[in-house]
Amino acid sequence: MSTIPVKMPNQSYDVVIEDGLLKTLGGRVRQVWSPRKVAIITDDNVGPLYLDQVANELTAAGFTVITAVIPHGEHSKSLAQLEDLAQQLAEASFNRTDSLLALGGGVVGDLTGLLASVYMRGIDFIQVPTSLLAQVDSSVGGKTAVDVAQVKNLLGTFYQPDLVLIDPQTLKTLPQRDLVEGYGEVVKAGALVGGDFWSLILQINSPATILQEAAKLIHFALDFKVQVTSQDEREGGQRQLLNFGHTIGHGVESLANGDLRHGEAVSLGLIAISTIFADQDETHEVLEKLRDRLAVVSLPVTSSLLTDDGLMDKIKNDKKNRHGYLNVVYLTAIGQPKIEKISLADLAAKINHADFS
Ligand SMILES: NC(=O)c1ccc[n+]([C@@H]2O[C@H](COP(=O)([O-])OP(=O)(O)OC[C@H]3O[C@@H](n4cnc5c(N)ncnc54)[C@H](O)[C@@H]3O)[C@@H](O)[C@H]2O)c1
Ligand SMILES: O=C(O)C(=O)C[C@@H](O)[C@H](O)[C@H](O)COP(=O)(O)O
Ligand SMILES: [Zn+2]
Repeated sequence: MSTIPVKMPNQSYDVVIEDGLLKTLGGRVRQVWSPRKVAIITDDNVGPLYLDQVANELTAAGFTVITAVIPHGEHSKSLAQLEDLAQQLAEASFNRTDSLLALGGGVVGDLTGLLASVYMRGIDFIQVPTSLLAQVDSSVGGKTAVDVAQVKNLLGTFYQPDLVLIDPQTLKTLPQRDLVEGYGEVVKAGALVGGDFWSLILQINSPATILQEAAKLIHFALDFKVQVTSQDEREGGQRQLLNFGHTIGHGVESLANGDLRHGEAVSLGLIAISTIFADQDETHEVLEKLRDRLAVVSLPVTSSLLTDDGLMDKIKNDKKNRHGYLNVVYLTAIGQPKIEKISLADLAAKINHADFS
C-alpha cells in the first residue's frame, strides 16, 4: 500500500494505491467523509463488475447510496449526459452536503468531476479509477470536462477530488485495447521524466508486461503528475508539459469521432509533434525511441488522419489557442522537454511538410 499526499493551494487530498483496495473502500471513504448520501456514477462495462461491491462497502460504512450507470465511451462526455445525471441527483433530493463517487475510466471521472463542480455550485467527490489511463493520469490533478461541438474538453473546470482510491487489481478485467491505450499516456509521462521511469518503459514489450508492471508505472506516473499539478494547478506553466502529444492528438481524436481511444490519439500526437521537431540528430533519436516504445505494444504510430484536410480546423479549436499561437511540447532528449510557442500558420506548414508515413 502506498499513499501519495497531494497539496493543492486550496485543498489537500490523498492518492491511495493498493491491490485489493475495493474490499476496504468503505472505511477509506469514511476517513474523509461523514455519513451522507453518495451517488456512485459508473458506466455499463464497469458497473456489472464492481458496482455492487462498492455500493455494499459504502452502505456498510454508513452511507446512503444511489447509483447511476451511463453508456460507456467518449460520447458520454456530453452536456446531455451531464444534465441527465443532474436530473437524477435532483430527483434523489441531493443537496450540498451529499457527494459523488466516480467508479470507472477517464470518461466517468471527467464527467463526474464536472458534475460535482457545478451541481449546486459544488459538492464533494471521490475518484475510484478503474482503467489504466485513469489510474496513471485522469483521476489526479482536477481537470474535469465534457466535449461540445466535437471539441475535446471544451467545457470543464479545475476541481479537485477529496480522495483518489486506486486498486490496480481492477486492471485485470480491462480489455486489452483499453489497457494499451492507457499505456499511451504512460509513455508520454515517462518520456517527459526520463531516468528510472523511462528505464522501466524500456522493459515493457507487450500488454502482459504492462499489466505485470502496472503498479510501478502508476507510481512513477502519479508522482510526476502530482508534483506538476500541485505547483501549477491552472496550467500557467509547467502543467503544459502534460499536454505533450495532445495538440495534434486531440485533433485526430476529434476527427476519428469515437474510432480512436484517447491514448491511441495521444500516441499519434506524440509521434506527429516529435516528427515535426526532428530537425537534429538528438531530436531524430527521440522520435525513434518513442516510435519504438509505442509500436512495441501496437499503439498506432501512423494514420491517414495526420494528413487529413480537416486536422488544422480541429487544432484551431484547441482551448490553448491564444491569438493564433499555441504552446507545444517536444523533447530535445528523453527527460528533456521544451515548451515552444508556435503560430497556427507555422504549425500548419510543418504538418503539411512532414512525412508521417
Ligand atoms: N482529466 C484528466 O486529466 C484526463 C487525463 C487523461 C485523459 N482524460 C480523458 O479520459 C478519457 C479516457 O479515459 P479512459 O481511457 O479510461 O476511457 P474510458 O473511461 O472510456 O474507459 C475505457 C473503457 O474501459 C472500460 N473499463 C474501465 N475500467 C474497466 C475495468 N476495470 N474492467 C473492464 N472495463 C473497464 C470502460 O467501460 C470503457 O469502455 C478521455 O475522455 C480523455 O480525454 C482526462
Ligand atoms: O492533466 C493535464 O493537465 C493534462 O493535460 C493531462 C492530459 O493527459 C489530459 O488528456 C487532459 O484532459 C488534457 O487536457 P486539455 O486541457 O488539453 O483538454
Ligand atoms: Zn491525455
